[in-house]
Amino acid sequence: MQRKVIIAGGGTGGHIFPAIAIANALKKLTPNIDILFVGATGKMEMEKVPQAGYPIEGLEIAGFNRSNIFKNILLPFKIWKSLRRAKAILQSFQPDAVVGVGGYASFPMLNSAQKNGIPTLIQEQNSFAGKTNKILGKKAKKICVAYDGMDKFFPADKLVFTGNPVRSNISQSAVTKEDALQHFGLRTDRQTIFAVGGSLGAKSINEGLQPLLKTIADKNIQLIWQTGKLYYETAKAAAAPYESHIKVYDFINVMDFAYKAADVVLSRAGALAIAELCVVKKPVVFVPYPFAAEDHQTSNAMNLVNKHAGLIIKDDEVKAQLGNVLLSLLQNRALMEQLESNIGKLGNPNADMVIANQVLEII
Ligand SMILES: CC(=O)N[C@H]1[C@@H](OP(=O)(O)OP(=O)(O)OC[C@H]2O[C@@H](n3ccc(=O)[nH]c3=O)[C@H](O)[C@@H]2O)O[C@H](CO)[C@@H](O)[C@@H]1O
Repeated sequence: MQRKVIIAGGGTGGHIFPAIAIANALKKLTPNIDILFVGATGKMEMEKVPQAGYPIEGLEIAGFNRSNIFKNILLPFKIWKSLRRAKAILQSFQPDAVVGVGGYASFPMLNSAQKNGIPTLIQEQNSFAGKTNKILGKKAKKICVAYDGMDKFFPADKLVFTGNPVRSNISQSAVTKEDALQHFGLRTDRQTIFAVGGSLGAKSINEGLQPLLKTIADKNIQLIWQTGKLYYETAKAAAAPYESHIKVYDFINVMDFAYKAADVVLSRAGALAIAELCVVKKPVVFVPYPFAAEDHQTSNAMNLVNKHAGLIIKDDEVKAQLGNVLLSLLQNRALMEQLESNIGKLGNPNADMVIANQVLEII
């Protein structure tokens, strides 16, 4: 019997890539499964999901705009329209289950599925659950989580601790460090930093790195610098004099290569970034985004820092501290090894398969 599953949500990489990891694991378990993604028109999933080989439907939905409340005039209409569209998708695709990964499209899809008696599962990436997931959690069959204490947000009997799902091309990457460095046009006889500001790039990391470029190149260190779209042109121009040492990207499609190439990673502390770094076992300096809901990136990072599994620089201290912290870490082999060994104990490399099994169980 062919099974059909809808995976709904997106908005940023932290929702999209776990969704793709779950889809790949479902395919591994039941190769003839039919999977449809549902995202929000104009958002990153509309590009990344087809790149991963899955079909996606877009709902015209947006979140509440806090900075300009007049932009919310059409919101009730958009919600109504997307709920209607979600119902139509359910009727035509006839899924056996609907998985919500958070982000705009999750609510209309899971809400419609729950009203129509179709089993739903939520994958919550963060240690803090937003309003919509809390509402959806009441009627979901299962809620897969990655942090302790999630019974504050969800009914305890539905919780399954799985960890966050890391794409298997990262968790099972066979690429060598040499090949990875070569891919980026870098050399094997120099130390390499990989700087990544989450799926959208990070202003403070970018502005902290820019004045350090000359020092990095002078010290014969290499940098793979993921900037996000907004800072890309500025970074590209700033790095132009050092192009043999510094490679700039707005987005990296081969994260397994970037992780493998790195001796040290400089990263935001989004939940998926953390899950991946634990699996690839790298010494990391975290710069949590301080304005994420309930400052959850700082709690994510501190959870590791308290276990000596990572270093942290506060967002507003990046300019003052970044050079010092990065360069002294690269010179301190003992600390690099300690961080690497401690972060490696925290990974859940099979979370994708565990969650996929949970999805099949609710069908
Ligand atoms: C500002 C904000 O609110 N960010 C949230 C968002 O982060 P964000 O979308 O940045 O998500 P994460 O850092 O958790 O994950 C980023 C994902 O994008 C991938 N990637 C990233 C950069 C790149 O160039 N290429 C690439 O493939 C990573 O491999 C990873 O799979 O969702 C996370 C998970 O819900 C939350 O914990 C974060 O707090």
